[in-house]
Amino acid sequence: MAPRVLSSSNVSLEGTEITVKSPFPFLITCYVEGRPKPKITWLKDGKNVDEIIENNDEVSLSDDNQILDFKSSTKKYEGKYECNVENRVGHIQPFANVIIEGLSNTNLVITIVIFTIIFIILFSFVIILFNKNKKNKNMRNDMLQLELFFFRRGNVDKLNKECTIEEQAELLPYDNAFEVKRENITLGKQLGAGAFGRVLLAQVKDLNGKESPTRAAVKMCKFGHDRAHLLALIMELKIMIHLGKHLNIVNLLGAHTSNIDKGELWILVEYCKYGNLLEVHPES
Ligand SMILES: Nc1ncnc2c1ncn2[C@@H]1O[C@H](COP(=O)(O)OP(=O)(O)OP(=O)(O)O)[C@@H](O)[C@H]1O
Repeated sequence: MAPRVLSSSNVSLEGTEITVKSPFPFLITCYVEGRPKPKITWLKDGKNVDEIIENNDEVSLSDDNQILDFKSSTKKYEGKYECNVENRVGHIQPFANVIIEGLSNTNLVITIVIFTIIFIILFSFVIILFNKNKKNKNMRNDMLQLELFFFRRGNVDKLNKECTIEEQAELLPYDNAFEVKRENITLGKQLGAGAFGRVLLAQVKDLNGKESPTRAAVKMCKFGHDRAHLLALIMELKIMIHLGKHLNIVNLLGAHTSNIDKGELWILVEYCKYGNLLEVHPES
């Protein structure tokens, strides 16, 4: 059977026109049938297409040379492409004229202007966001520094006699005599947890000059706590320091505050082996 070009091709015996917008990819297809199976070779403007394909990643042949594949389109690919199809019985030469259209100058200018405007808007937006974040962060840092400054020194001049100590506990100073080094504290199991804190059993070395370790309950903020929780714990510590020791209360033994700027504050109190009083005497 003589070779015949199938209608799914975009070449034809009378010739077709293929218009492509640069730089988009395109295909020239020459699907054929015939027996024996026809052999296909391509010509561009009368010259073997192998000259274009050689050392060129942009152009390739596939599907038994039925497809001529261009990964991008530039003016140099414009021209007449003939698909030379032959077997023992016959020979045909369908073809296509490829026209590559570039972006017009006006279109190009409009595209550049639009992209520039979008870029300027996005860039300004990013700068505004960045400055706002930086300002907030600086403000937060300044606040934290101020709070830490007053954590140690307090601000007793500002104490108001009309208010209770609980209402202005943040103005009380921290007493460094309560400071316990981190390496002297060995944490154990969790004893319980409150609304924002948790309490762990611990062994504390060198507490008040004692040689044997002291059992203590260590109160600290829960994981993922925020500044308000830390401030509440600071208030609790300052009130305990202010109250001093008493036989009928769970006394403060010490505190680990050297990492407070990283949000770590541990309050060491006497360990109560029967736990929460409310659970022992619910009626109280
Ligand atoms: N000194 C302690 N000895 C033994 N267990 C303790 C001690 N302190 C606290 N616990 C245990 O840890 C739990 C939580 O203690 P925490 O002081 O945080 O509780 P809370 O005061 O009830 O809570 P909140 O912080 O919400 O006021 C208690 O219910 C108790 O079981």
